[in-house]
Formats: sequence, structure tokens, C-alpha cells
Amino acid sequence: MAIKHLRKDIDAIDKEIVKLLNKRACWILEIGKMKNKTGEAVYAPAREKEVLSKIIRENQGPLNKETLTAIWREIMSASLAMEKPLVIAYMGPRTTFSHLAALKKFGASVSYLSCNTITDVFMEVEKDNADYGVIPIENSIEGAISHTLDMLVDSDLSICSQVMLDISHNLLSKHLKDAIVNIYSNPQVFGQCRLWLESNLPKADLIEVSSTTRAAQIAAKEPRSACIASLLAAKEYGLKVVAREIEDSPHNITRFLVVGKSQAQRTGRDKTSIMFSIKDRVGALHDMLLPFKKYGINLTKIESRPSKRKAWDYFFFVDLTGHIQDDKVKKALMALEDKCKFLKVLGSYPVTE
Ligand SMILES: O=C(O)C(=O)C[C@]1(C(=O)O)C=C[C@@H](O)C=C1
Repeated sequence: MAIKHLRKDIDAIDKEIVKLLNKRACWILEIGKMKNKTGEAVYAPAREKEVLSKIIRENQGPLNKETLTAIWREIMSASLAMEKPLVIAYMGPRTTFSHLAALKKFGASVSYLSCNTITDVFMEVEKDNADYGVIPIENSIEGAISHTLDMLVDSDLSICSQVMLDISHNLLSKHLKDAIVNIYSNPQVFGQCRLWLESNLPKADLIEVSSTTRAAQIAAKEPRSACIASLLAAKEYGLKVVAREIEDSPHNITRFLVVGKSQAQRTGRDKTSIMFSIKDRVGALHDMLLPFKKYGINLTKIESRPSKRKAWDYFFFVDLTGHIQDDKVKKALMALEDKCKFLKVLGSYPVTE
């Protein structure tokens, strides 16, 4: 069949898709009105997970899971924006990984608020200048982000979902590779691309700046220069992608949390984050872990941080499998509470890959 005929068919399908999307949008407006009346949170991470799981389960191809997820991310982003002008705070500047993580979770239709620090992200949500905040919690290579752990101790916000982001770095420039003499980026990024730089651009000067966004701004203006930054930065600053995914380790993933004033419903595949401090005695930590064993609860992460309230006093951050509404999680936490000095549930949220 000629392309012309196929395009005619595509036009008819598109017309149908628009009709269906608008039909969906009408129901979304109804849901929005109901939520407005009851005060229920507009963002429903458990329902989003259910929608995505159903779509992937029913998919017959040729579209793959990733493509469908991206399309539905934008459909649900439009829903969120229709229900309420949602504002998402993240640690900026624009185009950095926190911005990418926020976009991956909430899509292009909601508004974003770039903040200078992790503390500011928490503050903007606490003061209702933003509905949710997206903050990094751990990186598969560098470990926990201690500043976020410290903020979770005192904040009243709950964790209501998580985002996993593949961290990948790209060499961006207005010039061809051979013309590049200066490369801008932040020190951590240079550290993660050392081998590639040594074998591909050993003579280039590596110049450290505060963020990959700053690096992209300079590379867009300065002759014979390049930056290492995200693909979003390439788009935003009109740079060409000279080399993609130049990081030395391909398994570099950062996990981000979404914090807000609402809680996520149970999906059946959830995680709960808690923190506690223990009495200073032999075997105390061992005893803390017993209730989890007793109720068959899997712990996926344990992290400790100095409490900063007393020398050698520690807070423990634990991620466990299950939702706070699950019977066995409730029982284990009740048993734990009896044993520790202080226990705080930071939130339950759907597991996402
Ligand atoms: O079902 C809801 O609660 C909705 O608001 C609808 C919807 C969707 O588009 O399907 C949109 C946003 C929510 O985060 C979850 C789902």
C-alpha cells in the first residue's frame, strides 16, 4: 500500500484516539470534582500503578512496555493537571537528574518549581507552595544521600511514591569531537566518566562547575567547549549529542522519593520506609530486627545516621516489603515500637522498577 493510503488510515485512527482521550478526560473531570469535594489527594500513585500494570498486561504489541508507560505517563499527567494545577518541587537547576526524575514521575502537563537545596524542596511542600517534592535518596554507586535522610527525621511529610532513574551522561557540544578543548561538568560526573574521557579526549581540559546545567550554559556559548550533561540539557541549550552514555559503569541508578502531605493506598506490591532509634545496650539492634523475622517481613535496606542529638546515638532507616495497612506490617511495627526509643513511619508506597 502506498504511504499516502497508510497515512489516511493513520489520520482516521488519530481522530478516534483524540475522541477516546477526550472521553477519558470527561471522566477525569468528574473524578476531580469528587476529590475536590472529599479532599482526597489528586495524585493517586496506587491507582497509577494499577492503570500501568493493566495496560502492560493487556498489550499485544508491537508497542513495547517502555513506550506504553511513557505514553500513559503523559495521559495521566494531563489528568493530574485537569484535576488540579499541581506543582512539583525538585532540587534544581532545570535539566539536572532531579528534574528528569520529577518529569518521569509526573509528566509534562504539571508545573515544576526548581529549588536550590533538598531542604528547600521540603519547605516548599510544607508551606503548600508545592503539592509534592521529588528528592534523591540513594545512588547505586555512591550510596545514601545523607541530607535527605536527615530531612526525613524532622519533616511531617510522607513518602508516597518512588522513582528509579538510570543515570547516564552525555558529551554535548556545538562542535565536533576533534575540535573540543574544554569540557565542563560537575566533579561527580567527571568521576563517573573518567575512563571514557581518558581514552577519547585525553588532552581536553576538564573544568569543574557547580552543576551540569551551568556546564551546558557555558558550552552553548564558549567556542571549542563541551559539557557532560543530560539529553534534556542538549535540547534546552541547543547542543548536539557528540557521544551518548559515556559513563564508566552502566549500572548507575538513582532512587528518588516523592514526598507530600497525602498517603499512597495499598497496591499489594508496596514498600514501607521507617526510622527508629534504639536504647544504648548490647544486642539492641539485633532485638529490633526480630519482629520482622517473626512476621516474615523482608527488609530491603538498612541505613544508619548519627542522630546529631547526642554523640554516638544513631537513627536507623529501614525499608521493608509491605504496606502499613498490611496486618503483618502493623503487628511487626507494634512489636518494634515497644523495643525502641523512637519510631516513625515515613510512608508506604508502590514498588516501581
Ligand atoms: O483515578 C484517579 O484517581 C485519577 O485521578 C485518574 C488518574 C488517571 O488518569 O487514570 C490520574 C491521576 C491519578 O494519579 C491516578 C489516575
